[in-house]
Amino acid sequence: MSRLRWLTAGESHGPALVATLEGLPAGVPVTTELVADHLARRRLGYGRGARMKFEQDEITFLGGVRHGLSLGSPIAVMVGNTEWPKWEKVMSADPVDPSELKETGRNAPLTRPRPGHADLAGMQKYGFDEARPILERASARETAARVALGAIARSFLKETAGIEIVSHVVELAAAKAPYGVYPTPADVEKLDADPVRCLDADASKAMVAEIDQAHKDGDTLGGVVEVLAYGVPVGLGSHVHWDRRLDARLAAALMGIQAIKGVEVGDGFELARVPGSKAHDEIVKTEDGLKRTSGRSGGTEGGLTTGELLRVRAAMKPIATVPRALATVDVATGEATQAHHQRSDVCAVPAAGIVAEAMVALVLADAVVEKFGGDSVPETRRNVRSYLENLRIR
Ligand SMILES: Cc1cc2nc3c(=O)[nH]c(=O)nc-3n(C[C@H](O)[C@H](O)[C@H](O)COP(=O)(O)O)c2cc1C
Ligand SMILES: C=C(O[C@@H]1CC(C(=O)O)=C[C@@H](OP(=O)(O)O)[C@H]1O)C(=O)O
Repeated sequence: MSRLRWLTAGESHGPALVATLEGLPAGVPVTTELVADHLARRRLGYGRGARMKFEQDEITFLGGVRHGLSLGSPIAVMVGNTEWPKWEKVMSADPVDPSELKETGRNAPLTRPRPGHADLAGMQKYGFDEARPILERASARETAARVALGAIARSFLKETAGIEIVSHVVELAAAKAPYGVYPTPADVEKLDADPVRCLDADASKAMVAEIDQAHKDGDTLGGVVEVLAYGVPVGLGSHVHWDRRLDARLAAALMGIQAIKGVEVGDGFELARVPGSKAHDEIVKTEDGLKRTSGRSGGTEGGLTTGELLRVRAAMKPIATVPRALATVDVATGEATQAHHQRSDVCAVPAAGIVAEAMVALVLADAVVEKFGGDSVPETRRNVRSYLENLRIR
């Protein structure tokens, strides 16, 4: 079962996020630059709010890495919030004098919960009279910590099994990329240069136009991202129990991203609409071994990877903080009112794609450690090679 363990902590406007990763073999190339590159990719995307422009992600390794390589011990990485000085009093861990809090101008109780965010249900569950203590952790700021860990996981995957992960935006509100066009690792630079991380130029323009219109209308948007993993060996995950199934693990990991409301593996829901003769991937013998004539399954059957291209999609709902604010109730007065709004992203689908890459990387890294073991990169790599060379049916 699960061999890699990971956790994140930290609030959106706290001093920092921290993330730990335990169970990673030694010898994985890990540098501040590697993590910074992926965090920078997460900040990209047309439609993000003001905070993305002025905030930096400050990375500090606190353990588990030496001279650019993992040590096999738990990795701890900190991502500093450069917004912290403005929030030092409001988010202070220690008690603060109420007069000092007032001076910040940032401590007005948030008693008008936003529909679609965790505000109301969180306040009810945890017994708070206002939303600040809830929204601070519900915020997708936390995804910076996951992307930091994802950067490490993908380095491990590449070194040991040659697995590479790519994502792209396939739908943004009503704008859609042509179906069935799959970017490869060679397209990543081009994708990252596109304002919405969409490979198709016309679809990208239509997506940007959707965001411009929503911005004008004081509205927000969601969309669909697709993640592809190249070079995944056959046999990760298992058919033997529900929580060993790789498709289930991927779905849980993707659904665990803020605002993701639907996950599809391969052709997903579309498979329910066609007969079996058009739903499965037929098996043929080629010079390179047994292959499939199509990729509808998304590279898993029975909870196991098939060795074909792994393909999953995640649907993100529109941003909850709608500028043309939605109806709510002020929980302090009981009066009908509009939800609180200060600033917000109009659309964060391109960023969600980078987060989805990180989640897929963590799930695959866990599955690789589980299947192949090893305490160092050379050992895991040897185990992967030996397994593939000794497959009885190929
Ligand atoms: C990358 C990213 C950025 C987000 N930015 C915002 C934002 O600026 N404002 C907002 O209200 N929600 C934003 N969200 C969505 C909220 O975090 C999300 O609606 C909230 O956690 C509730 O989602 P849930 O219903 O899935 O739990 C963002 C989500 C992601 C993945
Ligand atoms: C800070 C990030 O995303 C934040 C996610 C988020 C939310 O409600 O999820 C709300 C916004 O924060 P604020 O309310 O402070 O403007 C986003 O900027 C980030 O991704 O690094």
